[in-house]
Amino acid sequence: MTIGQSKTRKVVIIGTGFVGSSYAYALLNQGTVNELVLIDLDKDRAEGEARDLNHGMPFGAPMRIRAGDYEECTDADMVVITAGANQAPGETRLDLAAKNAKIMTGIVNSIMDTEFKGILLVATNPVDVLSHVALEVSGLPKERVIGSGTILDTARFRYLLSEYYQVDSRNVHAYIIGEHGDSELPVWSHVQIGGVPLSKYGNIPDVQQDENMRTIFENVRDAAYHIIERKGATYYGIGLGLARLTRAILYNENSIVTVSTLFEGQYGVEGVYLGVPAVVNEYGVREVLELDLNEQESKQLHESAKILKEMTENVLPN
Ligand SMILES: NC(=O)C1=CN([C@@H]2O[C@H](COP(=O)(O)OP(=O)(O)OC[C@H]3O[C@@H](n4cnc5c(N)ncnc54)[C@H](O)[C@@H]3O)[C@@H](O)[C@H]2O)C=CC1
Ligand SMILES: CC(=O)C(=O)O
Repeated sequence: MTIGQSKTRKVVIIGTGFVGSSYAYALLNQGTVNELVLIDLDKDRAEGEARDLNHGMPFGAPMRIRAGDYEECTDADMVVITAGANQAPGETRLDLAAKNAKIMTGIVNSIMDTEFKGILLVATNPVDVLSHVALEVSGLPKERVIGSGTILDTARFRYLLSEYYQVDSRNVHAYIIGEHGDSELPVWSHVQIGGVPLSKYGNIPDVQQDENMRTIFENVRDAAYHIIERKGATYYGIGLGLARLTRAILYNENSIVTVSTLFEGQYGVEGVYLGVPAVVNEYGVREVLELDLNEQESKQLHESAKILKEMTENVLPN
């Protein structure tokens, strides 16, 4: 199926706050779906967002957008969960775990009551932990329960490197992996600019020890804190990231994107959701890419996995 053919592509968004509505706006702009349903605990909010988006239709692609209820999940290709509390200034993503795990459990139970058969995409924080909660509660195959993982962190990394080197960010190939949060790590050993390794392109003898590169990574890792201090929430970046993932899934693109998925021995890690480059298509996560990490990267990934595993065990339903 190629873009423009008439297959119905239906997405249900649960949670139409900053993130959910930014994602909906990106879908409308890009014409990614032809049916979009908005659900929120605050029904007026979902209705208001649907009306506002519909009024942009003459400037976007034709599609059906409406506020709705859980029964809409029955025949949805994807349900995307962006509901829940966001961080207050100074709060970490992991601080949200207990509160948002309860919300996630309720939402996923309501989705599964409809015999939903599509792909579940989770963006609510802490996204790695909550994707695992969604997997357990839904009983869906792991391939079909995906977290947005480090898709946003990877975009931030590529953008900041592109700004530093004055190169189109689409030509910067780089990954952030691990937790979408404080223990994430940059895979410096595999950063390439237009196919040239960073050490060569930037003439940097030891990339991991380089002061400028360290500052770039710190600005990636702490980006959410910096933005939340200034404007209270982040949403455009993740809205576009979710739209990118939606396209990869609904158009069966087999794209490599950094998503959160259940590790089953890859990188020597088991039983935890973590961000990693993976091939994504209409069936969900087709395959996890195993990069040859250096010793320091491997150690950091294991530390990140340990933190998330402990946090996940604390909130998984019994
Ligand atoms: N994965 C990522 O990269 C990112 C994740 N986020 C996360 O996304 C989540 C949402 O953030 P915002 O949109 O800024 O928050 P928001 O407060 O603007 O919106 C949350 C929405 O969820 C709704 N909601 C709460 N409980 C619900 C339930 N049980 N059923 C249906 N709707 C419910 C609320 O009514 C509200 O409209 C947060 O957890 C935030 O940390 C935010 C940015 C990036
Ligand atoms: C809030 C959040 O998770 C982010 O902007 O990365």
